[in-house]
Parts: sequence; structure tokens; C-alpha cells
Amino acid sequence: MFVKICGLSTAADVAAAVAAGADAVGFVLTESPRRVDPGLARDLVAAVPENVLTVAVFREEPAEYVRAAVQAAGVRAVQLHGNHPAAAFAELSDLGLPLIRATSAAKAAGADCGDLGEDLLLLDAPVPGAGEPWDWTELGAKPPAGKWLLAGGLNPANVGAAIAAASPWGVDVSSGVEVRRGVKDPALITAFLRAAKSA
Ligand SMILES: O=C(O)c1ccccc1NCC(=O)[C@H](O)[C@H](O)COP(=O)(O)O
Repeated sequence: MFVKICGLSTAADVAAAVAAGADAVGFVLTESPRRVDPGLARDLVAAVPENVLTVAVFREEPAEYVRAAVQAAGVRAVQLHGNHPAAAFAELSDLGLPLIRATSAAKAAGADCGDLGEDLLLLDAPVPGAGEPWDWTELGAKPPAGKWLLAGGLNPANVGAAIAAASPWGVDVSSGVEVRRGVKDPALITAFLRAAKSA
């Protein structure tokens, strides 16, 4: 099970996620209480080992903005939230980085990974980063084909059941490993990794 811990903003967050065995760490470079600027993201990325994917998270900013921020931060993957057309992914393909399409599960019903040229699909709650669960069992009968991440309201207590219900390739969490909005808890990060990896 691939596990991404999102919304990291301190060196301690990064150290906790890496030590606990995260496969990817996310840095929010769009409007959010978890936002970090590309310069801070670059400093945090420098402490992440090569085998852990570093991901910059955006909403619907223009491709030029995304390209500049990604290059300044030095991340190795890009996550776009919202309702992007296939052209948005094509426009960023010259970065040569994995592109993650993050969208509300309700809007992406019947979608498969790669439909819009993405390398990884992330099915989320309607409001990203809000910690709101949705009915993952809806996907039970027809989960997306290909590599896809389940997100939205996951936490150490529910991630095992969510994985059993939806059979994702990986999971992504932010609020569920925080003590309050934007403040990560190393113990929750460790508990989430343990629960997801043993599911
Ligand atoms: O985290 C944010 O504040 C955020 C803001 C704007 C776009 C995306 C954002 N987060 C993206 C994530 O990958 C979250 O981990 C994902 O939506 C799940 O969040 P949560 O329900 O809080 O676990």
C-alpha cells in the first residue's frame, strides 16, 4: 500500500513521515492553512530521501505558475486539484514529472487513472484537506482501473476499513494526522502508516 502524507510544513513533520515509512510527502503550494512557499518547500524537500516521492499540491493555478513553483521547490511530482481538462496535464508534461489528478470522487464517478493523461488519480472528498470522509463503499463495485489514491477524511482508526471497502492502490491523508488544522502529530503519522501498511 502506497501512503502519502500531505500538507507538511516543518522539518519535524518531514522527519516523522520519513521515519514512519511514508512513500510520498506533499507540500501545499496553493491557498490553504497548510500553504508553504516554494523556498520553504525546497528546504523541506532537501531532507527527503530519494526513495520518498515529494509532491507539490495545487488547485487550478495557470500552468506557468505551477511550472515555476515546481522548479523553485525542486519537488518530483505535481498534484492538481479541481476540474482540469486533459490539456492542463498535456501542458505540464514537459516537466517530465509524475502528474497526479486529484478530484472529488463524486465528480469523477467512473473515471480511470490515465483518462486525462495523469499518472496517478486521487479520489477525494468535495473539499480537499477538510478531513471530511465520504462513502468509500460506493467504489466497491467498480473501483477505478490503474493506480489511484483514496483520500478524504482518512485517519489511523478508519484507514483499514476504507482500504478494505475501496481497494485503492494507495492512500493520502492530511487532517487525520493533525492535532489541529495545519499542525501534524508525529504519533498520528506513525499510527496512520502502521494501520495503512498492515491493512
Ligand atoms: O490540504 C489542503 O489544505 C489542501 C488545499 C487545497 C488543495 C489540496 C489540499 N490538500 C490536498 C491533499 O492531498 C489532502 O491530503 C487530501 O485532500 C485529503 O485531505 P484530508 O481529508 O484532510 O485528509
